[in-house]
Amino acid sequence: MPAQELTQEVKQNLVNLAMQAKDRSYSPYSKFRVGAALLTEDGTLFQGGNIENASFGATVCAERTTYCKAISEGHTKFVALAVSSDEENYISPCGICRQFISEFGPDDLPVLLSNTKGEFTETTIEGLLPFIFRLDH
Ligand SMILES: O=c1ccn([C@H]2C[C@H](O)[C@@H](CO)O2)c(=O)[nH]1
Ligand SMILES: [Zn+2]
Repeated sequence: MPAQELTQEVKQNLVNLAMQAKDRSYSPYSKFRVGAALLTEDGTLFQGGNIENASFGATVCAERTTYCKAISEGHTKFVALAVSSDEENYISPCGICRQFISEFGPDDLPVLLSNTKGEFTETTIEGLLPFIFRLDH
């Protein structure tokens, strides 16, 4: 699915999937559930939640869970990412996730930041992480 086919309907569906992915968050420590959904170029959709650990630093964010699922299943071309939490306001990926996501590109990957109502604001990975540091740079 080329990026230009990223209609409002496709975006809203991705946001809804990110909201749904919170249900599988494992976050007994922070009780801060995060869900992400990722659309790949061939139209495959991946979902993931944050996975916490008693050793807090071992925690994996929802975004990286989702990317690891996709990449380990052979998908490396991405069209859009949505992120959702239980916060009233939009949340956006942490610094580690911004770096992790930017590895795969594209620089203008749409990142949809949603609130609990399913409303979202849109940015890009380059907007979240200017001057991306990557292998091909
Ligand atoms: O964009 C974000 C921000 C935070 N978290 C997770 C990490 C931790 O489990 C919890 C609180 O920071 O939320 C994510 O999954 N994604
Ligand atoms: Zn993160």
